[in-house]
Amino acid sequence: MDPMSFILFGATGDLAKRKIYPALFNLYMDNKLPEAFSVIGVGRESLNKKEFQSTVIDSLYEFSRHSTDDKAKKLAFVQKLSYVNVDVTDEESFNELKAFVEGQEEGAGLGNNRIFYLSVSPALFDVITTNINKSGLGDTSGWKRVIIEKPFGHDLKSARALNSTVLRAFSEDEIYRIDHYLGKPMVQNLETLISANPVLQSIWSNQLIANVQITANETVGVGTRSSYYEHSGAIRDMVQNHMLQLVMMTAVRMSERQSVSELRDEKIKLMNAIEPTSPEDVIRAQYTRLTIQDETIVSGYTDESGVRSDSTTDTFVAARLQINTPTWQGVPFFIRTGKRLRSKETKIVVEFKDSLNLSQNASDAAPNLLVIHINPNDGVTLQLNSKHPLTGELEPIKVEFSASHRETPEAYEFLLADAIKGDPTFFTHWDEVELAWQWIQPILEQFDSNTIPLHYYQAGTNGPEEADKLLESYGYKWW
Ligand SMILES: NC(=O)C1=CN([C@@H]2O[C@H](COP(=O)(O)OP(=O)(O)OC[C@H]3O[C@@H](n4cnc5c(N)ncnc54)[C@H](OP(=O)(O)O)[C@@H]3O)[C@@H](O)[C@H]2O)C=CC1
Ligand SMILES: O=C1O[C@H](COP(=O)(O)O)[C@@H](O)[C@H](O)[C@H]1O
Repeated sequence: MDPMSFILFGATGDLAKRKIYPALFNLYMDNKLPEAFSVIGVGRESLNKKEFQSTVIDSLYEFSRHSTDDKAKKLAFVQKLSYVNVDVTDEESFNELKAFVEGQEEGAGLGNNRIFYLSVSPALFDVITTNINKSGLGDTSGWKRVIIEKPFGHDLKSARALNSTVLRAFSEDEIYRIDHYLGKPMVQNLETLISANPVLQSIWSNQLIANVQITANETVGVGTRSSYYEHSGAIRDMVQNHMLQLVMMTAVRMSERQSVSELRDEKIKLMNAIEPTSPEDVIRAQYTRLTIQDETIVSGYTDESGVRSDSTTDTFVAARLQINTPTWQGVPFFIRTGKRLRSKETKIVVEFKDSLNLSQNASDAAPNLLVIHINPNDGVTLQLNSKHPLTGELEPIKVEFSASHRETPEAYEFLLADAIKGDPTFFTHWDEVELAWQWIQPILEQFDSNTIPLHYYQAGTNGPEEADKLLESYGYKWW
C-alpha cells in the first residue's frame, strides 16, 4: 500500500470520534493501513498535539472493536496523529495547512499521496474543496482522493452546484462520496449472496417475487442534530441516499462482475429506471410524544431542543417504488424509515408469490420470505411452509443464519480501507446521486405544497397507520 497523509476536516466532531478514529485504529490493528501514514486532524478548536491525541484515545476506548490494551501498538498508532487549528472558511490558513502537510510528508517519508476526508457540515464542502484547490494543497505528484460525507446537496440544484465546485479540485474518479450503508457487511454481501447462489439467482425476478420491503427503523430521536435535521427530515437524511442505495443493491442482478465500474453502471441503469412516484404512494409523518398517565415518557419531535414548535419536518417516510426493467416490472419495492420507532431494525424482506401448486391446503400457506438482516444483527432468514407433525396443518418455519457471533468490522472500516486502496465500488458515483435527487425532487416539492400531507405517529410505535394502509392498498402487509 502506498504511503499517505490522511487529512481529516472535522477532527473534533461527533462522526470522527464515534466512527473514523475507531475505524482507522481497527484497520491499523488488522495491518490494513500502509506502513507509512500520517493522520492530520483539522478543526477550529485550539488543541495541541497531546490534547488531540488524548481525545482520540478516549474515542478508541469507547468505540474501537480492537482492545487498546496493547500499549505499544496503541502508542505507535497515536504517534501518527497530529492536529492543525484551521478555520476552513479562512483561505489564508490553508497555506499553513499546506506547509504543515508538506512538513509531515518530508519528515515521515510519506511521499505525496493525500486523502482529504470532509467530515464537516455539508455547508462547508464547497469552501473546503475550493480552498484545497486555491492553496495548491490538492497539487500532488502522487495520487489524491477526497472522501465526502453525506448529504451531498440539499436538493437537485444545490447538489449539481456542489458537484461542479468539487470537480474544480478533484476529478470524478478522485471523489469518494460516502454512504455508510454501502459499507455495512450484509449490504456488501448482497451481490455475492445472490450471484454466488444459483438457488437465489434463479428466483431473483418478477417471475417469483411478489414485492420487496426495505425497512430502516430507528429508536433514537434527533439527539443533538436538530439544527441539521430540521432542514433535512427523513427524506433527505435517509431516503435520498441510504434507502435508494438499498433498493439498488437489492435489485442489481449480476452473474459475474467483470470490473469495479460494473456494479456502479448497473446501479445507474436501475436508478434511471425508477418511475416517478405518485403522491398517494408516499407517506410522510412525524413522531409525537409518548405519555403514560399524563407523564411524558418520550418527547415528541416538536418538543426536542432546537426544533420549532410548529415544525412540519418528516421523521418518517414510507413509499412505493416501481423499477421499470424487464426483471422488476410489476414488483413493488416498499421502503420505510423513521426515528423513535419501536425497534432498531434494518432489513430487506423479499416476499415470494403464492404457491403455484394448489395443493389441498395451499391457501393456508404463509408466503415464503427471504429476510436479509442488516442491523442490529447480520444474517439471513428464509421462511418456508412445513406440515405440523401432530395436526398435519401448514405452519411457517424459519431457516436462519446469523452472523452476530462473528466480530464483524464496521461499515466505516470497509469503506476507509477501500478509499485507501483506491477502490470506489462502494462509494456513490455522481450519476447515482444526481438521479436520486431527480427522483426525490418532486417529492420534496409535494412536501412543501402539502400535496403529500403530514401524518403523525406516537413515539415507540411502528409508525403511522397510513404506512400500513399503503401496503394494504396493494394487498400486502409489512413484515
Ligand atoms: N454524526 C453522525 O452520526 C453522522 C454524521 N454524518 C455527516 O458527517 C459530517 C460531520 O458530522 P458530525 O461529526 O456529526 O458534525 P459535528 O458538528 O459534530 O462536527 C463538525 C466538525 O466540523 C468542524 N468545523 C465546523 N466549522 C468549521 C470551520 N469553520 N473550520 C474548521 N472546522 C470546522 C468542527 O470543528 P470545531 O468544533 O473545532 O470548530 C467539528 O470538528 C456531516 O456531513 C454529517 O452530515 C453522516 C452520518 C452520520
Ligand atoms: O446517515 C445516517 O444514518 C443514521 C443511521 O445509521 P445506522 O447505521 O445506525 O442505521 C441515522 O441515525 C442518521 O440520522 C443519518 O444521518
